Amino acid sequence: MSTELLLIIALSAIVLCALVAGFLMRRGDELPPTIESDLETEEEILHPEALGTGDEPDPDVAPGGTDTIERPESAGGRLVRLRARLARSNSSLGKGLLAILGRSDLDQSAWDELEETLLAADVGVGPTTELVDNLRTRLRVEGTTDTTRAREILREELIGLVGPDLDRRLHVTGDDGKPGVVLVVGVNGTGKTTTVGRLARVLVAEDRRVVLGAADTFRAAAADQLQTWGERVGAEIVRGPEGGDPASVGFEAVKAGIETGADVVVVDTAGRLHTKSGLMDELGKVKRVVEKQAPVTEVLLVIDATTGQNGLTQARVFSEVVDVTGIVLTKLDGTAKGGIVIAVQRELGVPVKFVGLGEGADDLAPFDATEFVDALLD
Ligand SMILES: Nc1nc2c(ncn2[C@@H]2O[C@H](COP(=O)(O)OP(=O)(O)OP(=O)(O)O)[C@@H](O)[C@H]2O)c(=O)[nH]1
Repeated sequence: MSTELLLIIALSAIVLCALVAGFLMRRGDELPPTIESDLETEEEILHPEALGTGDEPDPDVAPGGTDTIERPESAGGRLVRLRARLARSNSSLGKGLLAILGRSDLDQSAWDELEETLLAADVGVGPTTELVDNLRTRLRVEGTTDTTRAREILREELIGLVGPDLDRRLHVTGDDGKPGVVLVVGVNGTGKTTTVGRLARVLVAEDRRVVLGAADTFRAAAADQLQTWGERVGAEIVRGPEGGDPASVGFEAVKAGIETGADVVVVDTAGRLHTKSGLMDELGKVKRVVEKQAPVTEVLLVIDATTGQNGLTQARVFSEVVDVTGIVLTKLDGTAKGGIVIAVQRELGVPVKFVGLGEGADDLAPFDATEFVDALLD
């Protein structure tokens, strides 16, 4: 190959390279400027979506406010935590029963004493007779004088009376994608509003979205009280004017629950009525009107455990008015008469689903027959 030809090829290659370089430089000018990444760690680079847009609400900040939303204690551990408290207030019952059964001679007077102890603890006449008869028969048949065995039999019989197989689940699942609706009824002062607030905490702890309806319109403070409970756990609250129609507040609360895609709507109702017919009319109306939006899945009756026979009378009246599906027994920490659990279930044929064991925000525990009896006999 001649030198001229080699020179021509070399010059052509240089010109070509210059052209390509120039073209690329112009393309570079047209490219958008490099986006500078804020992502620094490997985790951020691999999963940038985990960082969000920065516009999401802070989960720890209450909607529309700066208050911190609390993360309530999970329902599971509550009764265990509260067991000691229950045992403290009811230890005299358990100790009394065990002391009698521990005697070497279980004569008639011992059985009478056992019966009196049970009656004094509000167990009720029917269940007391049943328990004493069963204990007598089993101890005689087994011919045992062993106190450990007597304790075991007492434990089994008590658990049987409390009902380990009753369905104590809270029915909060609505149909057709609608929220579950829980009506909370009971005489004022029993701890109704407190129960609604604490129930919201239990539900939120289970990752449910909750709307609260303040249908106790008799007292503005009751709605304020409920609002505070709601704000603490991030539950929306629907309230009406003081003295307004409770049924309309219930209706609006369930409507809001449907519109916002809530899982559960809990409605606090008023119990401050002096006549049975007035109560009947109002509660019946609340339920009817609420059900225009969605079926009521649970009606919880709140009873103050310290009121004994009075509480049972209230239970009877309320169950005539609305179809009670579960009982909440409050202030069980303040009475040695834990037997009311058995009596009220017998009276209404409805299970105790929750117990209140103090004034604290997480002092409402799901009720469990075995835990309860073990706490009594601790
Ligand atoms: N010791 C104890 N106190 C409780 C319990 N539950 C509620 N209380 C207290 O009982 C009082 C009455 O509770 P509320 O929730 O206001 O009662 P209510 O039935 O809604 O009555 P109104 O607020 O008048 O509508 C409050 O001081 C509560 O703290 C409980 O389980 N144990």
